[in-house]
Amino acid sequence: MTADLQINGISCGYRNRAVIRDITLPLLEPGAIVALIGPNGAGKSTLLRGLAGLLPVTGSVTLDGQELVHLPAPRRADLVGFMPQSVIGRVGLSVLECVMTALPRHSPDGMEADVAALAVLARLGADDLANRAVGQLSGGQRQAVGLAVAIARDPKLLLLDEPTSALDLARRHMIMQHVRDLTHDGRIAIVVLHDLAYAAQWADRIAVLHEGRLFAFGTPDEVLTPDMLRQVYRIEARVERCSAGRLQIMTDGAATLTQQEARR
Ligand SMILES: Nc1ncnc2c1ncn2[C@@H]1O[C@H](COP(=O)(O)OP(=O)(O)OP(=O)(O)O)[C@@H](O)[C@H]1O
Repeated sequence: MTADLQINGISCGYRNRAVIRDITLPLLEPGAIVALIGPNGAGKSTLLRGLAGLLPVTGSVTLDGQELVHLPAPRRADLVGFMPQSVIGRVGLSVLECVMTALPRHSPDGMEADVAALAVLARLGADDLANRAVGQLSGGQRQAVGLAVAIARDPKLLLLDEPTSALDLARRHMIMQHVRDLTHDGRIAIVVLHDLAYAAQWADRIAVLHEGRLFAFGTPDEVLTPDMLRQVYRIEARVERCSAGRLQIMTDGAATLTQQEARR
């Protein structure tokens, strides 16, 4: 499976509120992990919702030459897997049933939905949760289920909104390793991450959103600079390489947020 993705002039928002303004990214190659970063309120979730088809958008999103913007929802669901920031448990559903809701009743290879859903959970090491009620899971367990729902249809494009925010170190690593494995055979993942060192560790490219616009796009080395941190995050910080060669952000300077920014 391979996919390339072209995002061209995307704008979206809510009722009377434009949030994302005219975002264009360079062509994303098959297998890319793109970290979407930016301060609170920058528009990261809104952009993912727009790409997932949950908000009306203007502009063009082409996956493997196929325009997604006006694609009917069921067809889009075959191509795009979305994991929202809060994976709200559907009261009364078991984990298995929750994953089954993302699947067609019979998959093209003839597998029944419950067998297919169990296989997806097993792939994430979460099959032991299959019979638990979603509403009774911990935050981290819900995130694993959210990822299972997103990947259930084997989509070419994964849109993951803070998939590791409720996870401990080991589970965080495991989930990102799964994302890496999923992209190895050509899928593309766009992943909202707040931990910039983590974004540097896992992402091939980083897109920085600032006030609904694309502030920067490039490799972690190109994008994670003291100047970007000052302008976008309003903090004085150093960017250093640890002995293992990874980028580290040292935020020993004072933040210069206005009161309005701090409230976001
Ligand atoms: N459902 C909504 N209706 C109206 N405005 C919204 C809605 N959701 C978000 N917004 C607004 O859109 C702007 C961008 O929010 P968004 O959640 O996309 O930012 P974000 O970068 O994902 O933030 P965070 O890092 O805090 O999750 C904010 O000003 C927010 O108040």
